[in-house]
Amino acid sequence: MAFQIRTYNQIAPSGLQAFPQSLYQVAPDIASPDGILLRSANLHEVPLPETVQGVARAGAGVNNIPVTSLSERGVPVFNAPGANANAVKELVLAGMLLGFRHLKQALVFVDELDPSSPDFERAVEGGKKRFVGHELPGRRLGVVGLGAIGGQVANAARGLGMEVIGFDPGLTVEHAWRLSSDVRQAPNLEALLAESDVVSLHVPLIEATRGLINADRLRVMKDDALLLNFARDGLVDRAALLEVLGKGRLSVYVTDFPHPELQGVERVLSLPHLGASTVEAEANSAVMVVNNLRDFLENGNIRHSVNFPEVIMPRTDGPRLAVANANVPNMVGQVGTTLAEAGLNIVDLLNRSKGDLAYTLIDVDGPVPDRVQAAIQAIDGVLRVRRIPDVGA
Ligand SMILES: NC(=O)c1ccc[n+]([C@@H]2O[C@H](COP(=O)([O-])OP(=O)(O)OC[C@H]3O[C@@H](n4cnc5c(N)ncnc54)[C@H](O)[C@@H]3O)[C@@H](O)[C@H]2O)c1
Ligand SMILES: O=C(O)[C@H](O)COP(=O)(O)O
Repeated sequence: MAFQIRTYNQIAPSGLQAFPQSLYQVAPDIASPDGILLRSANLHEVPLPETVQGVARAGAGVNNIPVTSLSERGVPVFNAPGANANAVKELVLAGMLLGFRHLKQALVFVDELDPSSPDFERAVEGGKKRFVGHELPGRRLGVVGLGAIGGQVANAARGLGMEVIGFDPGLTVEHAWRLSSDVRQAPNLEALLAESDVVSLHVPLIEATRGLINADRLRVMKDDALLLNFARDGLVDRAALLEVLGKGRLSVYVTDFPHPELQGVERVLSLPHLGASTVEAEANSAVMVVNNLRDFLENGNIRHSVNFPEVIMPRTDGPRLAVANANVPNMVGQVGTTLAEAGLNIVDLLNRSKGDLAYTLIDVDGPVPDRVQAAIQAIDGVLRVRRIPDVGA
């Protein structure tokens, strides 16, 4: 068996089937895996063996993965950008409607009606006046983070007649192209919060965004605003949120991240992290990361990694070396010299960097002996060297 993959969480069958059985052993109990495939399992406390070459997240968020320590080991972390965005967008729309049309309270009201009562119909018609809601057209939605999900939410809301403003200082050109030209840019987060009837969060949870919606920012929001959090629990300062809700402000907080402190709190609607839980999104995410993990393990190519640059080089016939190293001068030079001293000729080479990391694919004209791999590994700044088998080997 060439490659071993350890899985965490339930991965869509179509993703698992993309591993050819002749080349891969895939199971949750593999002790020394080459690759890890997971969804939301928390890897921060899990010791990851040195055998791990790549970690693949069948989804978007990677806050459950120790990306920094894996980077230091030269291990790429892959995710599936955009693969579950439609699923989350649909649930966000449902969240808005839950809030504006008081659907939870209305459903509970009907559930609690006495089916044997002769007044059943009268009770229905009499009770409904408690649930008079609002429509979406004309309401202003503020989208925080206009990436794969936020962009789709913004466009869908425009389609439903809402006014949309957005805030994303790191908006990519690709995502900007996909955004409706009607989406107005907020000058800063505070302005977006102050102006919006609905605020929807779509940013990753990183140190800079932890507690992004804090007491000061909750204070500038409209008293009857809806706050939707389908991104991550830690984005909202819970103590500040509870205080604001306790004072009767915010008409509803809809979250995909239940927490004991939010249970039973009035005007909090919690869903069990359902954003990406559709058959379609689970399949899209799993197939995307499995294909990319395979291309990495079998060819060294890196596509959609959160910590490594995109490095894709067509295979030549011979062996390939993949070198992960610190992004400092003269790394490629030293690797090239080591190969030349061993009498190996470089057939093709591609080097790219991202932040502190660089990655180089080198096709050579003959097998790389153990001692040459060890010599490259010993170069100061080299994090990991892999010998990729010949095509068809
Ligand atoms: N509920 C779910 O099941 C579910 C599903 C998928 C993703 N998510 C969460 O949603 C997040 C976003 O997913 P995505 O696919 O849209 O990711 P993405 O990377 O496509 O978009 C994130 C956007 O947030 C922007 N951003 C970062 N920091 C910001 C800040 N301080 N203010 C404003 N914008 C900021 C980035 O520039 C980027 O454009 C994920 O990281 C994940 O935590 C949740
Ligand atoms: O970041 C994501 O993609 C979502 O939170 C989905 O998580 P899940 O794969 O555990 O449903």
